[in-house]
Amino acid sequence: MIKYILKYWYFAVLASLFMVFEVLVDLYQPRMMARIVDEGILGLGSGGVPQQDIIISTGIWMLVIVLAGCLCGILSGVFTNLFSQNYSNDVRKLCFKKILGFSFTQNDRFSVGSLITRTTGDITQVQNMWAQIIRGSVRCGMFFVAGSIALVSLTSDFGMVILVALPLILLEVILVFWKTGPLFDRLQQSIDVMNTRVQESVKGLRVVKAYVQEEKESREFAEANRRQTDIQFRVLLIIASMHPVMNIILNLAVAAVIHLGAVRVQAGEMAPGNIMAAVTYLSQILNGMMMLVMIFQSITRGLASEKRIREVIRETPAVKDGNLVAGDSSGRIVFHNVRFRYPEQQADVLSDISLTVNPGETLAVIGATGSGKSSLINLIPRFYDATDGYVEVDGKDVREYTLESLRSRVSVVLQKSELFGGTIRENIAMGSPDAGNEDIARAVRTAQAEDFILRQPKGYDTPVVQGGMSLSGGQRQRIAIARALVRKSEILILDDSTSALDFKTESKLMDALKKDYAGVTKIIVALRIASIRNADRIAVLENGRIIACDTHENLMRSCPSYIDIYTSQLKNEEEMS
Ligand SMILES: Nc1ncnc2c1ncn2[C@@H]1O[C@H](COP(=O)(O)OP(=O)(O)OP(=O)(O)O)[C@@H](O)[C@H]1O
Repeated sequence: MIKYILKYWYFAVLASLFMVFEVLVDLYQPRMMARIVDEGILGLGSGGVPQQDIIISTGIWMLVIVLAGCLCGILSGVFTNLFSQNYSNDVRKLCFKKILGFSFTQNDRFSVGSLITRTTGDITQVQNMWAQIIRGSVRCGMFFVAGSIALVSLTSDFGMVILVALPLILLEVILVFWKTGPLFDRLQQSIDVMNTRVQESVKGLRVVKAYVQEEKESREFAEANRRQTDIQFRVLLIIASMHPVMNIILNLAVAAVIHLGAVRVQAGEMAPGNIMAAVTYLSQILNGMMMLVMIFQSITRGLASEKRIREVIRETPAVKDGNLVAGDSSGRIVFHNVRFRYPEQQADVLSDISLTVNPGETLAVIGATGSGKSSLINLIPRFYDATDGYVEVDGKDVREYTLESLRSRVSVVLQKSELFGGTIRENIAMGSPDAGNEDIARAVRTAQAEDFILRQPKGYDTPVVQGGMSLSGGQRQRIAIARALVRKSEILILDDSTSALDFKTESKLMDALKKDYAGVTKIIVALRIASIRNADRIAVLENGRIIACDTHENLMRSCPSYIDIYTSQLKNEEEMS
């Protein structure tokens, strides 16, 4: 992140420089006010005769200087924003890129809500921190140093007032810093929880309504909201309690300055206007100190957020890229004695998997839910890596390939078809930007999607709204299958992705796949035997192990578990009909 700070250093320097000018103007004003009072109004130095011309000329000069100060302030603000906005834009892009590069394991570890807070709210906090550091620290430091010098230059007695007031203020600043620091960490975490709740409820709104869970969701949101508000309230309370104490110190200091100044004026050692100047300087110094509290508050909150952003940025990919670019591929897949366990889980979900899928073969994978079918196919495009053993594609360990070249050879249709904003055509061509209309139409025909796409109001150019909520589950699945087919990969994996299709459409799709994509190696995960009985071979998975792998006919002769599945499904179908 330092890299991005250094990248825009010149904006920070310009912002600080203009801030220096602005503060110099603020510091110069009391001198001019003192001159107006002493020479202009009281006529000191001209026998007590008020000097109108001094009042007017100094007043005009003051106006010019104040306007120049305003301009400097505006420019300082502009450059501060340029610095902090550019910095946060870069960090946000970096963060988002990192998240896109996360493996499934990393995605599982960070919650979606937390990743949203980190790429939005946390980055804004860091942006505010830098804006405060650039503007606030210059302003605060200069008010303190230059203000103290100016004050002491009036009379050294005023130095004593600073010496007493300052430690008291610093003590309070440290106290606030110490008390609020840990709260900010908790505050960001509570925002994570709230974002997760909103995200889950909004995404699952249909389920919430279908199960009349609005009450419960509202309650849970209210609870998350209350926790966040509580922490925020405590932070604000600590900061608010600081202000009266600061004001008391400030007022006592002003009273001391007036008293000491009056003694000097009575002794004829100081002009009365200087008391006014001293009070202004003192206010500036002490206001600078108050500003220090705000800066510390921003820094504390910003550092807590920065830590959370760094956790994302420093995350090294759990699935490391190889360096072999896959050349011509035959689509041969071999599992070599593979064992797999999800990170931080106690038990293996796959064991002793040894399996070869030949080029152009259609292998079906069947088994009870939770038997490990998705886990098995996830190892081929390296959504996860095998815990032991290895998976080979075209004679090479998948870990040797670059992820990009491996995944361009393996097209996966996941269990849940995710569609994105854009048109149907854009969704289908998502992974194949060079695909022409004919390529898309061919994939769509095989996926049995042509009829319903052409029936849409704008055909292929119909917008997909809200992740395809205006389409049926089966329509979404077929668009997702067409999206995979149009990539023309050598390996195609369908992970239970025809479950929403009626039997007739599914059969047509399987036949078209066999005919139109004969050379492609196909792995089809299914729950229904009827969907895959024509596959070249069927692997039967039971508790993470392949207990048999053969044709439907042979399995019906030799595999009791397969026969059980078949019989139970047949019975169900008979009961349904
Ligand atoms: N991301 C994950 N983290 C931890 N455990 C997981 C994860 N995904 C799946 N599992 C566990 O691994 C086991 C196998 O799950 P998997 O999804 O591979 O089964 P499946 O046969 O595809 O099931 P289904 O037919 O219901 O889709 C299950 O016990 C599941 O709880």
